Amino acid sequence: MARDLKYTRNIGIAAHIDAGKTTTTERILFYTGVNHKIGETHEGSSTMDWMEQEAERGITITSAATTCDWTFPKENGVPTEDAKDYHFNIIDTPGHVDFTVEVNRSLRVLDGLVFLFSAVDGVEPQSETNWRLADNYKVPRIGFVNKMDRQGANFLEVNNQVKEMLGSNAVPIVLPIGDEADFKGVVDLVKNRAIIWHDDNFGSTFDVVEIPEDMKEEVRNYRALLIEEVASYDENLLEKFMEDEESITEDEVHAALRAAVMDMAIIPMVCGSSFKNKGVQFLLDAVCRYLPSPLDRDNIKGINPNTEKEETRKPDVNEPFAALAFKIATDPFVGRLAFFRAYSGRLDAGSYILNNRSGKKERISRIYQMHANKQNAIDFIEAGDIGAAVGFKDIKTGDTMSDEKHPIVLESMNFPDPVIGIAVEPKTKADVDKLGMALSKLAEEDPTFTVRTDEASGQTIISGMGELHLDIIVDRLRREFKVEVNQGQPQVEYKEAITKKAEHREVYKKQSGGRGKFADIVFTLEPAEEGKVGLEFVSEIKGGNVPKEFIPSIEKGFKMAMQNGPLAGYEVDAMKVTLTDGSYHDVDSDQLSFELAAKLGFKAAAKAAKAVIMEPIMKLEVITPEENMGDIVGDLNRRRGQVSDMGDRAGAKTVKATVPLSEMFGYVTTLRTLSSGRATSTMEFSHYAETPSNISEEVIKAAKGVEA
Ligand SMILES: Nc1nc2c(ncn2[C@@H]2O[C@H](COP(=O)(O)OP(=O)(O)OP(=O)(O)O)[C@@H](O)[C@H]2O)c(=O)[nH]1
Repeated sequence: MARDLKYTRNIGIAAHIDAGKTTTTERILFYTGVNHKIGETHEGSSTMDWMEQEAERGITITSAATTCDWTFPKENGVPTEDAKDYHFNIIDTPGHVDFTVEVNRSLRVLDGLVFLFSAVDGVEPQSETNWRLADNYKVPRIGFVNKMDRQGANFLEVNNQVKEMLGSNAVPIVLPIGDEADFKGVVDLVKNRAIIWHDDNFGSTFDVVEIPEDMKEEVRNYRALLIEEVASYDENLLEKFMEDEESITEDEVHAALRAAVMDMAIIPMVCGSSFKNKGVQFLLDAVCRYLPSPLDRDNIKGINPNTEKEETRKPDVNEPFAALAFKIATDPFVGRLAFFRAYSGRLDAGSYILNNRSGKKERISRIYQMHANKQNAIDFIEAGDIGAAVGFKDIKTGDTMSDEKHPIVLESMNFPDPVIGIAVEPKTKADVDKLGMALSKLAEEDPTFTVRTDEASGQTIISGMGELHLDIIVDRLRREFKVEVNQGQPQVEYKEAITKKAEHREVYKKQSGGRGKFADIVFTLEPAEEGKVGLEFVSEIKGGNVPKEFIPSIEKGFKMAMQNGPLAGYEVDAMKVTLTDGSYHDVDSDQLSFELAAKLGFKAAAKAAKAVIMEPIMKLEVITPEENMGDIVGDLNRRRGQVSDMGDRAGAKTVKATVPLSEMFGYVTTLRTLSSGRATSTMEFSHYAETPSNISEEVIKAAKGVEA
């Protein structure tokens, strides 16, 4: 029987590094009965952090999708008569900036988000980044303020930070009972009662008690605030609120709050301590209550590749099957897995899907639902659910899998380009092939990781989002693929760009006995329109001056030329070419001649079109004691940094700046020295910008193998 989608929740858990995502997920798996014991994270027994490196480094690298069930609602811990089993798919997303892309792709397929904050550290840089990503994807969320047991924990302060720093309407729906080490439970502001978790048995049981006397006034105020916020969202409730506040029922508050959450008008804030087993069950109830089911989200849109018209799919098993692959991973037991979100229809194990990118049919031999590092084979999967497919030949992140008779291409995901590269070579010659194979497998899994061969040096360059990202790749080469490599110094991945419009005529002619070569093209080369990527190619050829069959070759020539910029061989991301005129020779002209004319023409025209070198600019945030602030800002100025904001955070100072990546190697060490180890920093990619001329000269010289 089809599962009632009303009771499905596809949720992610996002946060800054170390806020406690892994611990919280572990507790969720414990309370929902997937795990029977609690394994302390980072001591090797954690269920979610199953990759060896993750356990060792104590960070979560890959997002594993996990399935569990939660019975809701319960009264005093006992399911009520109308209780239902809610089906949860949880994606554990990493907090480190180098892996923002993981968060990105999870957000694309999820319906709701639990956003974790540390009660001590509040809104941290990566919480900001992830919050904005969630805003972009319009993902409704609940805030969970974790680590309430720690010294300095302050729920209401974090609530204020979410309001002020993240510009969101955070509204507490609980208040904590007891401070720091004495944190015992919460007051439920909707039900107007207190919950105290027991210390034994991992907090599985609890008491529902009267609101403590000394909190009554505070509870009254915050409950009034909650009701007011909810009423101001819902007009009907507002009327009731004006007439008689007390007449508003619990169900009415829940219903209006649910609607407000879905609309992102309110972020309900709850708190707890995952580590001390408090507050997690309440969080699960809140997920059922307020976060959307697949039915609450808009129908998914896509393009029918045959008609090129837009089509939509409803989250309904009776619609044709459509799913988006959002992650490719290698599982030590079942092999290569493609995680996908089914948006419509149903897929049976052993049946075929159409991959609309390759245009090929793929047999999905098995379908799994993942329980952290264990897999459960299932016979079929239906609309609204998340699963992992096995047995495919060619599925990549972002591919749409659809019913072969009803093809559709769902909007794919955009990923940032890698900004940092290192040269790698196998330690032994025998490993050359193995390395090539391993790298292409890794690149398939991770769209922000690329592999290329440097034309000038013949070296293999691997590129990614940061030094940690590449470190992990090298580590995986060694562990999973048993290839040892020597690696070079990290280098910045520059780009090249065209800044002016230029016109050019390129005549390519070769006469060498027999049949010669001839192609003649006239074109304008100019910067692409804002926001466009790739080559925009327009042909204005009239009267067959250049025969039709040669036009695609010209386009291909320009496209290929973009991969090797005119100045230093770095890629050109975007440009526009308009082919205005040309001529051909009956005998000597062929496709290759025109392709070459385009390539050569591009190199020649790029000078007049003022090609420049572009460098990645990073967004940096430093948290520092006040006394080191002057030194840190001075150092950033020397690194061509531009300070955009200085502020306060939890008794320390913050400095936000943009700085070219090329100036940031070894920064962590400098920062440590400048602040005697007290300042911390986070950095992530922001955008590409033109380099100053002295720097581009160095980059060009270095690319040509001349000592800069
Ligand atoms: N005191 C206290 N410590 C906690 C709590 N929750 C998590 N921790 C600790 O905080 C540290 C980080 O927790 P994790 O669950 O690994 O955090 P994470 O957000 O998954 O971290 P990444 O995967 O690295 O992004 C661990 O040492 C946990 O034991 C809590 O509620 N109270």
